[in-house]
Amino acid sequence: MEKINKNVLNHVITQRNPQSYKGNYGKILIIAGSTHFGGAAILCSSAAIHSGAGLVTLATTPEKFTAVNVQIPEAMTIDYSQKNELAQAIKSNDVIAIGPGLGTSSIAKGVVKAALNLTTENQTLILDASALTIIAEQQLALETKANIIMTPHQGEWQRLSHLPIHEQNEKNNREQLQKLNPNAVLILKKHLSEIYYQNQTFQIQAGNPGMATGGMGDTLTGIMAGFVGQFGYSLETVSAALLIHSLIADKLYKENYVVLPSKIITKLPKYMKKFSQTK
Ligand SMILES: NC(=O)C1=CN([C@@H]2O[C@H](COP(=O)(O)OP(=O)(O)OC[C@H]3O[C@@H](n4cnc5c(N)ncnc54)[C@H](O)[C@@H]3O)[C@@H](O)[C@H]2O)[C@@H](O)CC1
Ligand SMILES: Nc1ncnc2c1ncn2[C@@H]1O[C@H](COP(=O)(O)OP(=O)(O)O)[C@@H](O)[C@H]1O
Ligand SMILES: [Mg+2]
Repeated sequence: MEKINKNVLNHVITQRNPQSYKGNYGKILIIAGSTHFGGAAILCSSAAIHSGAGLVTLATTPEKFTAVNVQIPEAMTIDYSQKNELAQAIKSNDVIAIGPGLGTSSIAKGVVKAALNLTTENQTLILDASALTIIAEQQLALETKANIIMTPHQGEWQRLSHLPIHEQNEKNNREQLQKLNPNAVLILKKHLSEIYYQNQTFQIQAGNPGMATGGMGDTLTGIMAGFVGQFGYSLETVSAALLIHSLIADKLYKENYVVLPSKIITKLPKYMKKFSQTK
């Protein structure tokens, strides 16, 4: 298993072209949140914006619009129960991240099916949290032509792969990923998270137990969406997003007993600036 080197951050995070505008940094659709999990949608969208995404639209339940607008005025909102509007948004964004706080209602199930059915080859679909639970429970095939990135924690990976946690080793994980979709990227979130892609496996050397708090994975999903939207879909981009999340967390953990996801989010622009300048 290859270790992910910090140099990937200098490589991926480039300085911005003076002539560029928001259209150059990715159109991101985040499909997230529900009555009891509004925070997950806010953290995910906020992470995408703080990691530099050009335009972020959050598809959620309208009961959360006010909270979202107050907390993150940079994000646009649409109602995910409006099928036509959602379909249009899925087709017109570069990166679609679905799942944080979505829940498993019948609306959520329909929304996950729409994302799988309507995405195409020039897009990236990031599947997290409730989207993975729905895919596992409904046995949905991952048949989209979009690039797929899955970000399960070990419990979600167990649902998807049917591997109990003690059997989640490199060989078994690789085999199960091949069955789900041989071209998908799997980010298995745990202590020292791992990336699986075809016959390659990578591991980060960062992260800490201060990160064991609700919303931490929702935040990673937003960073992943922001990075892919700006720097393009590649294993390097995925590695950089995974690593920066844990590196900032490690820095915070030096002086804090617990690391709040919202604290990581506010530190993103500063860290990205630093890595963009050191080549
Ligand atoms: N502020 C918010 O709105 C929050 C919303 N959340 C949302 O709540 C929904 C349910 O997600 P949860 O992950 O809480 O619950 P899940 O029920 O999906 O997963 C938790 C289950 O997985 C098991 N498990 C095994 N290994 C684990 C690991 N390494 N990490 C976590 N669980 C592990 C647990 O024992 C438990 O049985 C998701 O949509 C999620 O995005 C959570 O992210 C918490 C914060
Ligand atoms: N002990 C730990 N060591 C390293 N990383 C951890 C630890 N506990 C949690 N994390 C990280 O925190 C995140 C938790 O994700 P997840 O369980 O999806 O959170 P949530 O769904 O509540 O947002 C993952 O990136 C995971 O790797
Ligand atoms: Mg999660």
